[in-house]
Formats: sequence, structure tokens, C-alpha cells
Amino acid sequence: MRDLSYARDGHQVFSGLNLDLADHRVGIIGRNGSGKTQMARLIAGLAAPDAGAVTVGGVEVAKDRKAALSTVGILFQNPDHQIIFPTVGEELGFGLTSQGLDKAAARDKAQDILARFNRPGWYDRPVYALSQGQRHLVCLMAVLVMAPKLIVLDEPYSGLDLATTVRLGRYLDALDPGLIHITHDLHSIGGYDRVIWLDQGEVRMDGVPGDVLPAYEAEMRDRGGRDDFADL
Ligand SMILES: Nc1ncnc2c1ncn2[C@@H]1O[C@H](COP(=O)(O)OP(=O)(O)OP(=O)(O)O)[C@@H](O)[C@H]1O
Repeated sequence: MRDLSYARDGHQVFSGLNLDLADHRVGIIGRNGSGKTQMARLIAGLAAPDAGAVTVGGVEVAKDRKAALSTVGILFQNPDHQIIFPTVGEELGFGLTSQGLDKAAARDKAQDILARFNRPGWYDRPVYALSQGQRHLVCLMAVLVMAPKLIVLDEPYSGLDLATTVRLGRYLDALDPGLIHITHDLHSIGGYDRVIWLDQGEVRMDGVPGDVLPAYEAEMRDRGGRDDFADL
């Protein structure tokens, strides 16, 4: 992110932010409203900066949407904000056909990824008949099938049962693509290479988890001990 400025409906979220996130696994933490989700949208190219640029693997993601599709994938907190097609197969195939694959090749790739996750029968399954956790898995497969260089995770574990969370965590940790993981669950990023603490659209602290997480937790406990919401 170079000299990144971005406002939403009159609210200035970032002003001249510079941040280089080249490490393999980066956690992003911060209070409600600190700018984490807006940063995720900018990294994925779903929003365009007002000034400056966001570049992932040499692709300016807001400008070159086609290249961005195979460069960066994003997994949202709520799968219902992500899924747009009525069946699993259509959802998995959409990004691939947008990339130029014909329907048969997209279908093969979608079937491959379903097989990899032991869900061979899901291709024609209607999305509405899946549980929240199962829809999460569809979103993850839709991201992975595109083989992106970078995956952005925005609170991927909320609403998932513990076994699914552990399994998804194990799976994500073993992935090749870089990870940028936004979370309020500090444990889930304890083993990451780097943690960024965002505060009102600025980097408050940037370092290894062993330094950043205890400092963040101490401040949050201190703030949480006070009896007002004036700073929210
Ligand atoms: N559509 C919008 N219009 C105006 N302001 C917005 C809009 N969306 C977000 N904001 C503001 O941008 C700031 C950053 O929001 P963002 O959603 O990135 O926070 P966050 O760190 O992801 O919070 P949370 O932990 O609660 O998910 C907040 O102050 C929020 O009020």
C-alpha cells in the first residue's frame, strides 16, 4: 500500500498509509471500526483508493480486475455476502469462467476441488441447503480454485463450530499462498510471521506476535475495564 488514502461516505478511513505486507502470514488486529475490513477490501481490489495504490504481486488490484481475480482471493466473515449463485458448482465455476476458461474446463476444476475436500456430491447442491459452516467451505473452495498468490481472510471463523475452526485453521496454515488474516481471535495468529495492530486507520504497532499481541491485549483489557463506550 503506497500513500493510500480512502474515505467512505465522508468518513476518512486511511490517510497516506504506507504498508508493505510481504511476509507469508500476516495477522491484522484492531478495535471495532479501526479499518480492518476496509483494508481487506482495498487489498482485494474490491474498493479503489482515492489516492495512492494497492499492489499485490505486481498487479494494481483496483485497476486490473481480471488479473486481480487470480492474484488475490478474499474470504469474508459471512458467506452470504460472498455467494451469489444458487448452486455450489456455479459458485465455484464463476471466477474460472471470468478468467477465460470454457465451461467444461471450469467444471473439471470445480469437481477437482470438491474431490480434494471430500465433497464429490456437492456440485449440484443448492447453496440454501447447506449450513453456515458448509457455506464457508464453499467460499474457501471458490477462493482456492482460483489458485491466488494471496488470500485475505476477514474473520473467517465466526459462527463456525470448534472442530470446523480447528480443521480450517490447519488447512489454511498449510497453504502455499500468502495469508492476511483479520481477526479478533488473538490465538489464531499466535504463530504468524507478523502482526499489524491498526488503530483509527493507522498502524499502531507492527512486529512479531510475541510483541504485538500482549501489548494489544493489555490495552484492550485496560480500556474494557472502564465503564463507558465514549471511545467506540
Ligand atoms: N459505508 C460506510 N460509510 C461510512 N463509514 C464507514 C462505512 N463503512 C465503514 N465505515 C467506517 O470506516 C471505519 C472502518 O470500518 P471497518 O469496517 O474497516 O472496521 P473494522 O476494523 O473492520 O471493524 P470490526 O472489527 O467492527 O469489523 C469505521 O469507522 C466505520 O464506521
